[in-house]
Amino acid sequence: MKQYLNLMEKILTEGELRNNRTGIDTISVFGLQAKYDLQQGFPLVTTKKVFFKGVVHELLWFLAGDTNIQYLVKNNVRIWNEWAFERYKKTDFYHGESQLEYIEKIKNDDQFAAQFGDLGPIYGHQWRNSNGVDQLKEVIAGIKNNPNSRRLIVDCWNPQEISEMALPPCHTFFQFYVSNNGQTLNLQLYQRSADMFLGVPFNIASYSLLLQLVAQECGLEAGTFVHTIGDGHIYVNHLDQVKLQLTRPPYPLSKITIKPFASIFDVKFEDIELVDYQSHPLIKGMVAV
Ligand SMILES: Nc1nc(=O)c2c([nH]1)NC[C@@H]1CN(c3ccc(C(=O)N[C@@H](CCC(=O)O)C(=O)O)cc3)CN21
Ligand SMILES: O=c1ccn([C@H]2C[C@H](O)[C@@H](COP(=O)(O)O)O2)c(=O)[nH]1
Repeated sequence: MKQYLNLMEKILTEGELRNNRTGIDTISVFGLQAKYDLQQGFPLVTTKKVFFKGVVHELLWFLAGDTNIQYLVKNNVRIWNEWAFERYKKTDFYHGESQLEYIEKIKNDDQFAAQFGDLGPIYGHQWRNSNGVDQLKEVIAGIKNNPNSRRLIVDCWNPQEISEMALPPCHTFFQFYVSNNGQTLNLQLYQRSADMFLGVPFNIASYSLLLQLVAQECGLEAGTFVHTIGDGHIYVNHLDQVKLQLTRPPYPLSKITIKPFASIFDVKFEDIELVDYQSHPLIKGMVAV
């Protein structure tokens, strides 16, 4: 996982201090790339403990086309809570409840969740129903039937719907590429904005898992995940955490096993197993909203 640490090192040395809409400044570099060869192991960051259960639940939630936080909340994944709550606060129904009270209601009251738990047409919606197009299903059919295609793309940047989304997509656009005489599947992501300390370990794991899932469905081996980043940044309130991480030697990589399945849309949480994950302890950090 040197690649990930190298990007953070580069931002610390070359980055420019900038302000942004969150009110917490960042140190930022424009244009970064890292490549992770999945044959070398699963690139789950080892220099801090990553909440892998959250990665899996979030990915299954995207794959299901779901955009309502109720599924995540019921599975104790809190990473989208702030954005759903911010949205709820803007409605006429908000009467000063705390975020905790709001989340309890999402968990226990299906009708309330249906009405106020949605994040708008974010990832799950764009992947599975972009104005009626199931982009993911089509791209998988493309990999199987036309592996040399240069159009194996899923695009979440839907300009007409961005104003309805709780947050415009950060991992915005991805492309598959079949190499090695039709044997190996590769994936490249374009991420327009990347919170290197909190978001990126999730994003690397999520897209590497997606690559492994799609490869397995297509009978291919998972090759390289290419992570291309626009604005790669470290929030100034994460600087101590990042410096601590950079002092820690990475451990050998983990592996993922996935029970046999016919379609990635049938895969369940229990089917995915993380094997031999060894990591340094968790490092906490506040998320900028
Ligand atoms: N500023 C910012 N950074 C992000 O990474 C981010 C956003 N905003 N907005 C949308 C989503 C939500 N994401 C998040 C939000 C929170 C955590 C987070 O707090 N992670 C902690 C604890 C996870 C837990 O155990 O619940 C971590 O240590 O990784 C991670 C990703 C990624 N995205
Ligand atoms: O998957 C994700 C989602 C979000 N982020 C980060 C990147 C930025 O720090 C914020 C989004 O703010 P914008 O002003 O919309 O760029 O969230 C991430 O790293 N990964």
